[in-house]
Amino acid sequence: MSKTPPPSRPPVVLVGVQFPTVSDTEHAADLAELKRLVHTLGYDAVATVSQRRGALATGTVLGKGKLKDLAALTGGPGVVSSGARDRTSKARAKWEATQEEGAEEATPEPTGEAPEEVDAPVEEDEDFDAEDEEASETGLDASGPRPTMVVVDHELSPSQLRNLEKATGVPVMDRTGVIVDIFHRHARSHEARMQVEIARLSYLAPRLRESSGGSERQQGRGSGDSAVELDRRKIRDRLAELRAGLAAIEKEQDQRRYARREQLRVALVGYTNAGKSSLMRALTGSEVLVADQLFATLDTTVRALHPETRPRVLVSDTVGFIQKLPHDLVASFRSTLDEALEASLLLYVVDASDPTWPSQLEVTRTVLREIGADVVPSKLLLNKCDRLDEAARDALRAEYPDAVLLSAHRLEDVAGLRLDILRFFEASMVEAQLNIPYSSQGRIGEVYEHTTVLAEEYDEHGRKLRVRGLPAAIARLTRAFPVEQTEQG
Ligand SMILES: Nc1nc2c(ncn2[C@@H]2O[C@H](COP(=O)(O)OP(=O)(O)OP(=O)(O)O)[C@@H](O)[C@H]2O)c(=O)[nH]1
Ligand SMILES: [Mg+2]
Repeated sequence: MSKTPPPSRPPVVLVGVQFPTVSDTEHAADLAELKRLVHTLGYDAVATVSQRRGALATGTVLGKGKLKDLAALTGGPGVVSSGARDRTSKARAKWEATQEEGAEEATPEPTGEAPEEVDAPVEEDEDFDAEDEEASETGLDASGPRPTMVVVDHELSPSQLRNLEKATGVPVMDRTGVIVDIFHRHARSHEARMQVEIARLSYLAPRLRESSGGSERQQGRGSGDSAVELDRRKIRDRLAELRAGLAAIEKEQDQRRYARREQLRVALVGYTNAGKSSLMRALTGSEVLVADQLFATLDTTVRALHPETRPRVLVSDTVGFIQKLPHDLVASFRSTLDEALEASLLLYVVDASDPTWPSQLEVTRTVLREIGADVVPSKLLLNKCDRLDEAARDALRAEYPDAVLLSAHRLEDVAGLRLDILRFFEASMVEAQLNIPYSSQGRIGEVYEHTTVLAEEYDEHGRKLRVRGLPAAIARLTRAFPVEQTEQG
């Protein structure tokens, strides 16, 4: 969205299609999440139009009748008049096809070919369940404010977007557009901004042409660089530039990560709003942003466990996940997730007070599995348990005996988690004896940083230290200093 929403939240109507494989509860949860997403963006969802269908209607997402219902709310014609139907060109079709394959090198230049008429049929309603009418009634409030935008809970093709805009007479956003806009708004660091711009440009490029009237909306908030107004060639150049810039930043980060490789590292991962940043704050005393909104955190922050331990334990806060996360966004945030990949311990944080947490956990696990982080040892943290009653807590304890039930807001819970983390590392540590000659005393800080010093003696040659640390650190230190003996801790 290009404009800052005024203080009174503009009213929007949500549209969701319930596929046969999706239960009523899941569908309701999906729409509730979409409502939170649009709220995070500054809008107020005042109505919902929902339809049961086998698939999205190719032309207009919804069937004829539902489309009329929707248009009645927004004040649009309710049909895509044939003269106004989506037009497309071979170049566009090719562009869209290459985008889907992710083969951007093959992106054709706009050829200027005469546009061809593509049929955008308005399908008859094909509800698979007679309850549908009932379902769609809920959420319709004729007396409320007239929605000024439609937000669809699915990723739409550019032509579906345009057809819906014509039928409803108002701008239409899809789920991906909403998430890309939130990311755009919340990105802070140079790196996150670049990642988001890549995702945004990839999302917008195929939607740029023929977006009459929608162009302002599609520029996104605060896009002062006006990159999206440029033609696709310029967008492609910009994307290449961004990717190169990002690669340079990532190289720097790789080096920084390399320097941290011997340290004890824990990463907080999980669904958006689960409480990762709250736990990060509590564990490290850092001032990371905690907010009751989706995707508050887009940058990975690394801080030492506080009070500090010897050796230090580093904790990373990471970007949250969401179901149906746009593919480009996952790809562009992959580097942030490398942090998770390199941790020795992954803390999967869930909001246990949200009944849909098991499916949220599954979303997180799926993405991490894709990047190969499923081999990293992990612990499940059932957070926000202060919002549960004792019976619910008992039930969780019984069902997930290995999980940690906690509240990021309770000091004793956080202290317990800290001990769990330390115990985990303790178990994997080994002991060694280091002999540090007086000539190398300047390097003693290195030893203290990476190990726990158990005993210390002096003789005429130097210091003899009995230390305990992670195998990698011990191996390096024993190479650096003469060793008398090592043994498993
Ligand atoms: N009651 C309760 N609220 C919590 C707890 N942990 C976090 N919250 C609240 O949940 C909201 C989200 O917390 P964050 O720590 O920002 O969540 P996050 O996982 O970092 O979210 P993203 O950065 O958006 O992915 C905030 O309003 C927190 O105050 C908890 O244990 N109990
Ligand atoms: Mg956060």
